[in-house]
Amino acid sequence: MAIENNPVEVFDTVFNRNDTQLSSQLENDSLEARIFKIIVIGDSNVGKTCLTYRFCGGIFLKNPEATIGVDFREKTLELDGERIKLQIWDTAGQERFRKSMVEHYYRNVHAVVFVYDVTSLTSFESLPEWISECSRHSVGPMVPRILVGNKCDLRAHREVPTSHAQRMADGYNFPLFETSAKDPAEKEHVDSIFLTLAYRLKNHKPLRLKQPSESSSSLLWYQREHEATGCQC
Ligand SMILES: Nc1nc2c(ncn2[C@@H]2O[C@H](COP(=O)(O)OP(=O)(O)OP(=O)(O)O)[C@@H](O)[C@H]2O)c(=O)[nH]1
Ligand SMILES: [Mg+2]
Repeated sequence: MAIENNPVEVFDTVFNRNDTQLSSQLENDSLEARIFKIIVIGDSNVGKTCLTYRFCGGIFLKNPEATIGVDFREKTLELDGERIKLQIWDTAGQERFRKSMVEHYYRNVHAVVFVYDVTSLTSFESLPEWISECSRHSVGPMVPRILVGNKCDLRAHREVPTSHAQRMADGYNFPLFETSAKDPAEKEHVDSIFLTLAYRLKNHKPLRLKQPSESSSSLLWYQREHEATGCQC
């Protein structure tokens, strides 16, 4: 589901949606909501796709392929009686799959999630480079950033102690979360990571979602994936 493909074609092929289902979804989504763009960044293989899939689809995605360009996921939340739509950009960790997309990742972003793998010291040591790439792209200091250590279920293989990660997080003044996209017992914790961000973003300047135009294929893409992942939102 890479952006290099035509998103409409991809979803027609993969999920075989029909026009009636789609137009009813579009009607539902014509209700106004505040929408926020969250990008998920980090080395390849740390579990960005699995984490975002766990949050938006509620399940652990088995055998994910390396992300090419970006995959979009979406979840709508009701916070204090208000609709908040999180548009999550699951970015590619491999340089060759991301280089043409980097500018798009950071444009108008509302929050950034930096992911490392607790069983990979290398992925942890890459974080400063990801963090500085983000700053180089003019992401302002008021844009919330968080660190997420994934794959905590692999206890015997841990290479990054919590204390080291906490020290780095404190150095940047970012919140730190450790979790597992795979462990079903961690599902609520994964949700809470994104909920924490959503609550912080709630007070930010709103970007209103109105009835999407026919040509808004990327928005259509979000909506179709939203349906396909079975989000209850
Ligand atoms: N044990 C365990 N494996 C995980 C977890 N999350 C992801 N994985 C595995 O890690 C591998 C990479 O996961 P992805 O989600 O594709 O990683 P990614 O960061 O999206 O990688 P790129 O798309 O290449 O940037 C896959 O084999 C997943 O099954 C986790 O929490 N625990
Ligand atoms: Mg991926």
